[in-house]
Amino acid sequence: MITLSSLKKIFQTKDGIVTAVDNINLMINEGEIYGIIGYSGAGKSTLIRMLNMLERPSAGTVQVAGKNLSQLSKKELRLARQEISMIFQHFNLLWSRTVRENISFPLEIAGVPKEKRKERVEELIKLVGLEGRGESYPSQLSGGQKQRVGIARALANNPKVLLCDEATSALDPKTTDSILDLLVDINQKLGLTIVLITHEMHVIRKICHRVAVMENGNIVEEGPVLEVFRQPTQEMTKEFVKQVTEPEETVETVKHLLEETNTGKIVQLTFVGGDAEKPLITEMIRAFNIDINILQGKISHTQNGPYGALFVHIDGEDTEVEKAIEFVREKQVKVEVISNV
Ligand SMILES: Nc1ncnc2c1ncn2[C@@H]1O[C@H](COP(=O)(O)OP(=O)(O)OP(=O)(O)O)[C@@H](O)[C@H]1O
Repeated sequence: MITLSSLKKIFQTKDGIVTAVDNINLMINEGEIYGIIGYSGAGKSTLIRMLNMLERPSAGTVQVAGKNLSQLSKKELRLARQEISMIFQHFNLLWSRTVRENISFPLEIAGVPKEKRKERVEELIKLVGLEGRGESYPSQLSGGQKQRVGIARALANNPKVLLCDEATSALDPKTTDSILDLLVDINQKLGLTIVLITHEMHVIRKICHRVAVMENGNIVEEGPVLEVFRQPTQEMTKEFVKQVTEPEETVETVKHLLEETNTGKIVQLTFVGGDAEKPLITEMIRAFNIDINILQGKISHTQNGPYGALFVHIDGEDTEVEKAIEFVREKQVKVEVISNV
């Protein structure tokens, strides 16, 4: 659906040249929810804004639904943009218009007749769960409701692609989850391709099929979410993965235990897919002469399946502990012995 080839964006500033996006190649499939994660300044906003030519590339090409956007005339680009809509962190609603009028706005621009517009607006209000709020003004809505208006407006002209620019960053965790659920719902119902940028791994974990990690204008790591969770290769990716798998208290507990204990081993077990639901610990205790103390554990669900991380202290004779670790490795569960934090 989307192909980026050697995409580059350079800004000339009074302080010199800034390379915001540096030679990016990427393919995003139809119907996919694709997440781009990175810290502030990595180039995410610049990249997503080039997907609908809000920002013109300095070099390279952007192809969406078979069209090379850089080569389109102004009129063709206007039409192409109806197929690539966008939602924003601060919603960008028209404050003097009601919810209905906001959602109707892109339909008016596209020249849709009044009766058809009315029908479509009611359909969209239902789709995003805003029944009963059609005559309210944005200032009378909660953040989550405002983003629902943004989503309805973005979907008005039946786009093929929805771009989300930090769409949940201004929302509290519960509202974030409800908006993320809505995005999954419309992805499934409409087969819409969704590209989102975020600095929160929670967003990637919860709804994305694939993820790209951005740093200094480059994509440093890319793949299916579960794969990247299982085997992050870059230091920065490891930090992001920890955001969802390893609460802060784990570090403290492990640190404390490392200071106190000089027998056994502290290990992190990482389970992926169906493995996350197997009774591995029971099997270990039955098969070896060891004690296992569970320090912290969590199973997270991704769009590609479950992912679990378990921190345990395995205590006993060295040979028994080693045998137990080997037993786990043979089960294709990743084992990492932690000697410092
Ligand atoms: N219009 C502009 N003119 C000059 N430099 C810019 C412009 N827009 C972005 N940049 C620079 O490009 C780099 C990437 O910025 P960008 O906003 O794309 O990053 P980001 O990952 O989206 O970060 P954030 O989440 O903080 O917006 C930064 O160094 C920024 O200063």
